[in-house]
Amino acid sequence: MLDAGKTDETLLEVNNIEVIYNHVILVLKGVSLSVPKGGITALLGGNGAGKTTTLKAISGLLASERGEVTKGSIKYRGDVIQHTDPAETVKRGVVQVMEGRHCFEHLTIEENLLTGAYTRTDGKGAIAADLEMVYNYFPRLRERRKSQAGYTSGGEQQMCAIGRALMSRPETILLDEPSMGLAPQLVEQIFSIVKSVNENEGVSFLLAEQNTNVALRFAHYGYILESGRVVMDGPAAELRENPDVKEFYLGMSDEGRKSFRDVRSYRRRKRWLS
Ligand SMILES: Nc1ncnc2c1ncn2[C@@H]1O[C@H](COP(=O)(O)OP(=O)(O)OP(=O)(O)O)[C@@H](O)[C@H]1O
Repeated sequence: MLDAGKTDETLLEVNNIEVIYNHVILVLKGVSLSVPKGGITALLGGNGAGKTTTLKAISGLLASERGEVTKGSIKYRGDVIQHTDPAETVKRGVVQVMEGRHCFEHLTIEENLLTGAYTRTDGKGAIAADLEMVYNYFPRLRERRKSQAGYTSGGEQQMCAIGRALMSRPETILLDEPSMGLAPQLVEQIFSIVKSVNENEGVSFLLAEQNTNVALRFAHYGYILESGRVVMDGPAAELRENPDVKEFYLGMSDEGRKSFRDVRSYRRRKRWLS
């Protein structure tokens, strides 16, 4: 596919965007981030922080939810894309894997994977080679290729959703909450495969995750969103060592593990965000 390895070249630039749903609900209040070619960038934050909204703003899927980017800009390879049709964004090489997997339940795993290649014009041979590539990353999908997707497990459906995205030969994958509802061992396995795809195929990832712990172990850089604003960003290794990140997102502090509901943490959290 593409040259592997994180580079200094910026692919995606989100600059101070504001997103409003239904003309009145202000959800993103000036979010900026950038995704380098060949990197895994994590977008972290709790429920309702605005992670999915940010991904949908990039992929052009907000309009179908009555959402709109009302300020700021989104550029891919220097071109403004925030008002671009989602299919056009896919052609540019940016594809989103939606939260909750969204496989076609009545199609087999293999048919699902092939739907990912529908925009391609490079012939059956190239598509067959990429199907083989997907099966090499996800041997489980090869075993289940004739099974109806609706009858496969949550983990297999997540693999299928990522595999389908790979079938479009993307340059960048926007991956929404891959850990959702999966057992820790499976989460670990899926993140390891994401990392291999990143390293071997050069695919860049913007990864929205609530699971800060696992995301910061696999990502190069992270942004933390709270109530529609980026409150902190930095190299993943630095964020993992940051005392506030440890306390609020990794459930650890100098005094031991802490719960989100801890009163003192909650007050400090408020101060930190104000
Ligand atoms: N279609 C919509 N119409 C109105 N409000 C919405 C819509 N979609 C999301 N929101 C609101 O926008 C805010 C951010 O939601 P979003 O889904 O982007 O957060 P998130 O960080 O991805 O959280 P989660 O992990 O729970 O999905 C929430 O308050 C949510 O209720």
